[in-house]
Amino acid sequence: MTTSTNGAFDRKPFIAGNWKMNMDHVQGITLLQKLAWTLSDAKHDYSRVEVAVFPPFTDLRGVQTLVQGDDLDVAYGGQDLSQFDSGAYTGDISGQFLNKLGCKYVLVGHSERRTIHNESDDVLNAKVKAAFKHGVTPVLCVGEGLEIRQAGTHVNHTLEQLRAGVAGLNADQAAELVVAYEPVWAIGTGEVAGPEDAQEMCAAIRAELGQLFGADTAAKTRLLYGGSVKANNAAAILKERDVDGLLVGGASLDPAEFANIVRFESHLVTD
Ligand SMILES: O=C(CO)COP(=O)(O)O
Repeated sequence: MTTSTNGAFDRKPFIAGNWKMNMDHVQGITLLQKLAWTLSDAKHDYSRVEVAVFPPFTDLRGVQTLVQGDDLDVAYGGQDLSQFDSGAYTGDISGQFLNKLGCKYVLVGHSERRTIHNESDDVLNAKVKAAFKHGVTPVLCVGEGLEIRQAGTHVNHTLEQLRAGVAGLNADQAAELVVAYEPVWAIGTGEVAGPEDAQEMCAAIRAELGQLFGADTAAKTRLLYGGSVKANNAAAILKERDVDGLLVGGASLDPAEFANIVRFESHLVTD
């Protein structure tokens, strides 16, 4: 059964854990095993709420082996990809390699990539296209820093990032795309955006996608919120009409906490 947090659309709730540069490949396997056991003990129904993890590249082969060997219903993906297919790009990872490892998703334009690695909107647009080209669904991350939030221009700023990221996509791609709104001031700070802030931005993103690709397409695109999500604030954010899931950083490193976030969402569905 496909469910929705809001009942209005056919969007399957999506809870994703971004491990960032944490967990070597041995630790990563243990974390994923514990998560799978916890969700299995809780009788989590993966057909109601999709679960994905974004481990470091070096963990992906181990994650693939565990997911296949134990027949886990957990999706996984890379935290970045190259805009190029192959060649002399030392240190970069092709979308083709991610596809070959069974990655369903890839993060594109996480704020830590935008700020620490200076990734431009043009590069990120090329990465979004590279992901689609290689059969991996991009999770395009957008969001404003504190100064922009305080200046009150956060919606315009975030929509500019969105427009640049999705330029040149077709409607099918826009429907498959996942967009994560992650206000930079709320990442790893303990400052969580209020549910109404998450809703304000997700509604604006959906409206913009509607302008660009048509309302029917925009009604299919899943929009996530990320930034200091914990089990005790997840449910309130997920109640919002345009928020279809969560991109969780720190709390995804604790299997019990992350499982609770996944289960909070599934309680909401049956409210
Ligand atoms: O950046 C994030 C997820 O991609 C959010 O991180 P935190 O949940 O640790 O704030």
